[in-house]
Amino acid sequence: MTADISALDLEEAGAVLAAESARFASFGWMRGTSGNLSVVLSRDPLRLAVTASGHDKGELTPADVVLVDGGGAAVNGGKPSAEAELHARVAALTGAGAVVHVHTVASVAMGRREPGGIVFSDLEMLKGVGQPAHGVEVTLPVIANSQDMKVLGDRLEAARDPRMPAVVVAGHGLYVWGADPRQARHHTEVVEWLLELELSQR
Ligand SMILES: CSCCC(=O)C(=O)COP(=O)(O)O
Ligand SMILES: [Zn+2]
Repeated sequence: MTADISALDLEEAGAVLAAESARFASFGWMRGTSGNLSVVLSRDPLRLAVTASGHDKGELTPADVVLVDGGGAAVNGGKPSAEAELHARVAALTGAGAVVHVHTVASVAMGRREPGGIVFSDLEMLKGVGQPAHGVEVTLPVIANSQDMKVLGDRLEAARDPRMPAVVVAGHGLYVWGADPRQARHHTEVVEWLLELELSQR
């Protein structure tokens, strides 16, 4: 929605995340109450606006957002996403300004088929994650799921490939990040397109 994320206050961030969330939900990527989104509001100290836990992500309002610290803990009350700590970890690790987590069928199906990582090459769509269309193999890492966000964060840190702003969490879904919510959305749509393509060919 805006590239100037640092200018957002919490309510504005909530409006951005509600709109982004409604879009992903309309694609069927946040069924039930699945998925969560965040945007970085400040770097030092690290503060993020994260979607509130347990809501239907297709029905969020600007108020359904919680301010969290670098450990994913609520700063002023509210119940942040159960995965807020991982959002904060991704933001700190990658420098991303926004993080998207969706539960897509393609990410879970491909994570099962390629538990060592999903390799893409010779696809124009790779330009959408900043890679050349030809001449490189780009791997989307797959990490094992955990209910412990510290463990998940350690796995993501160990497995992530700086050329791919995303990881698949096996049996769970997809994490994607970008400089701001708009770029994180574009990366999400590109990575999901790549996953759907691979799935359709197997
Ligand atoms: C059926 S959703 C299970 C929890 C989950 O994986 C998720 O993405 C949503 O959790 P939140 O706390 O952000 O609502
Ligand atoms: Zn999830």
